[in-house]
Amino acid sequence: MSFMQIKDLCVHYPIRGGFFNTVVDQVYAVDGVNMEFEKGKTYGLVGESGSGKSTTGKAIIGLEKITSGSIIYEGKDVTNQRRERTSAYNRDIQMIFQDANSSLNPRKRVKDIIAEPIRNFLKLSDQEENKRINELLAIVGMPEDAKYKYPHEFSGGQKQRIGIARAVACNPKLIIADEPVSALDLSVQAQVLNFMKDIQEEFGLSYLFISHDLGVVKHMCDHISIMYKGRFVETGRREDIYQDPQHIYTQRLLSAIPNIEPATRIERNKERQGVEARYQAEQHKYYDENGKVYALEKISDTHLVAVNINEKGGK
Ligand SMILES: Nc1ncnc2c1ncn2[C@@H]1O[C@H](COP(=O)(O)OP(=O)(O)OP(=O)(O)O)[C@@H](O)[C@H]1O
Repeated sequence: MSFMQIKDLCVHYPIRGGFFNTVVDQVYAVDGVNMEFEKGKTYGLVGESGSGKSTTGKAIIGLEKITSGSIIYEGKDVTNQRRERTSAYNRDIQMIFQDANSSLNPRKRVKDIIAEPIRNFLKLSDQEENKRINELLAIVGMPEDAKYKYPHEFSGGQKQRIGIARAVACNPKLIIADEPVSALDLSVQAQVLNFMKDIQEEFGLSYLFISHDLGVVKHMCDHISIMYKGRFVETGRREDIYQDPQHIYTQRLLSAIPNIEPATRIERNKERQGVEARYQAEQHKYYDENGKVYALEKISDTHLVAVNINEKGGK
């Protein structure tokens, strides 16, 4: 059962020109998109740059104006409530961004960044707020004293964790994750992805996972839509999309996943915490049977070692 439905969503931008600056054309950034979100599941949105993925995410959360269409949340039409600061919709639907640098206010301490939604929606006492901030830092695997620091004192992966702590502060139902790891180094990407999966399991979260990286999407998503020029050209379960893509554009995207020479075997390397696991020849990552991601390091022409980067906080 889905708790939220997106119906015929359109976001069109007028193009103005001529002497009188009149509307001469439209950019059909999102053009008739339908989606349903289920508890604890991840919906992947994939497509090339400019296909309309970010605009879709921003329209859902209220950062872009919707031209037409509706958003139904828990049975109610909330299309016009998206911008109301204190609405339940605003509390329950959160977003994390690709660039943690620009989404975290550099002049605020971490405790004030994380406390932002808490102050908007929960109205806790100072003591309760402090306790909640400590809890959230523990959830994202950061030490308590991080709360007194500023964003520039952290690495990219840590900043993304702070963004996630802010997003989960008020127990959201859905997190829109717009390319959440594409600005990070490979090993840090895997840490953040694993961590996102962990908190999904723990809190029954749903994600709208926006990415151009089919390797990552395959690992993260249950249901996938392929977007091209504002429209979904194909939608389906992950298995179907990857095993039997129907649309020529999906086939093209899948064939563009780089092929890395398969290793004959993956070495066990205790010192570097290497593990044997099923190798997936894509994106220099692989996934073990439990769906954890590892970074792959080539140590010779025929051997790869999988470095365990699953521990919260880093290697
Ligand atoms: N404010 C705007 N005014 C006019 N056109 C816009 C505006 N914002 C986005 N667009 C256009 O809408 C289309 C979809 O852009 P969008 O950023 O959603 O794509 P995307 O798939 O997320 O790409 P990327 O992966 O590069 O972020 C693009 O053609 C873009 O140029």
